[in-house]
Amino acid sequence: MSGLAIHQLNKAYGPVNALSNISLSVANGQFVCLLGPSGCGKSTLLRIIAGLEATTSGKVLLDGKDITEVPAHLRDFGMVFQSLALFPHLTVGENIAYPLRIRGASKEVQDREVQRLLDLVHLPGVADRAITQLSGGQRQRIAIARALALKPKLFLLDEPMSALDAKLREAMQVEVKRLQQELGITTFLVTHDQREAMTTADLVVVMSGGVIQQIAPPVEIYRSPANAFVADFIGVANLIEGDAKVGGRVVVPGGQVLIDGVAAGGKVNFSARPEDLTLQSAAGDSTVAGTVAFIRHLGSSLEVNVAVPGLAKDLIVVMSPREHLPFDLGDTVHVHVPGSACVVLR
Ligand SMILES: Nc1ncnc2c1ncn2[C@@H]1O[C@H](COP(=O)(O)OP(=O)(O)OP(=O)(O)O)[C@@H](O)[C@H]1O
Repeated sequence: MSGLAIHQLNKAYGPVNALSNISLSVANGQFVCLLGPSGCGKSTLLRIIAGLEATTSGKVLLDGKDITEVPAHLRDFGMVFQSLALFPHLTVGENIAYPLRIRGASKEVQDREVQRLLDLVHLPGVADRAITQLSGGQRQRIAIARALALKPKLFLLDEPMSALDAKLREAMQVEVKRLQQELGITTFLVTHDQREAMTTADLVVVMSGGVIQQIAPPVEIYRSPANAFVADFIGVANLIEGDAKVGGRVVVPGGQVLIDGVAAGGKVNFSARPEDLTLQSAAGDSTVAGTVAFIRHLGSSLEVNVAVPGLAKDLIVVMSPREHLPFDLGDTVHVHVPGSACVVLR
């Protein structure tokens, strides 16, 4: 198969299992985000792909060839880390040309490639500047240009945008995605920022505790989370537990929710996104009663917390800011939870 495949990979640091039984397969040209909370093992996985870290067991294959034991400098992958690791005593051009120079490229080839790469990252004409004369975002682009100088087969990024302010970070996310699409280069980006993953990825690998929780395109991760961890980690989720009765009736604190296909008997856990819920003044077929606990006007949306006795967390309902809200703090409301919006969790 062409692309990168990982088979049953494990990594232990002494007693710590940083990665457990990781398997995934990525076709060439895809943008993959390794996403998860701090300590979930995403950097360790990226470093193993890069060849900077040995595995405890398992295999890494590139285009069907076992590269598990191939050292990093022979893998020819382009890498950008949070620190960027630019050489402060070299000019921008010298930084970008560095990997070409140590491989013996002529001055002419180096100069031509520096121009091409600076054009690619939209920074023409800065080759002679000192690194210290660039802004954070510009340095980012230079680190990316340098990583792409050897036309690598894999482009590996470990939280390179996390030090930037929110606006610049969003601009760079779009930029990196654009560049990746233009070059068609297989890319792995480590991030703990779910927005970043949603913006850039073709495929999101959600990790927790050294284990892959779900691998899917962003929309699927959001709409069909595999379990409660994914539902809660990606976006805002209302997580509800109830008792399943006949006819798909799930009795929950404050009411009931009708979910097609739920078998009667036992507990059922499900999640529903805030934008799929609505508020009404009377109880209905699939509603939960509570009181308005908090109202937030967020500019582009209106968010209402509804406290439901028996539920550990408020239900959150998000609506358009243009909608009139006929309720006030403390009012009794009925939250309509459509069964079609509920994802039953394992
Ligand atoms: N060199 C090491 N020696 C011992 N333990 C390590 C080492 N590197 C990582 N770990 C441990 O392995 C686990 C995974 O670490 P890793 O850096 O991969 O997580 P991460 O998801 O990238 O976290 P962060 O977002 O905080 O960087 C953690 O428990 C960490 O403490």
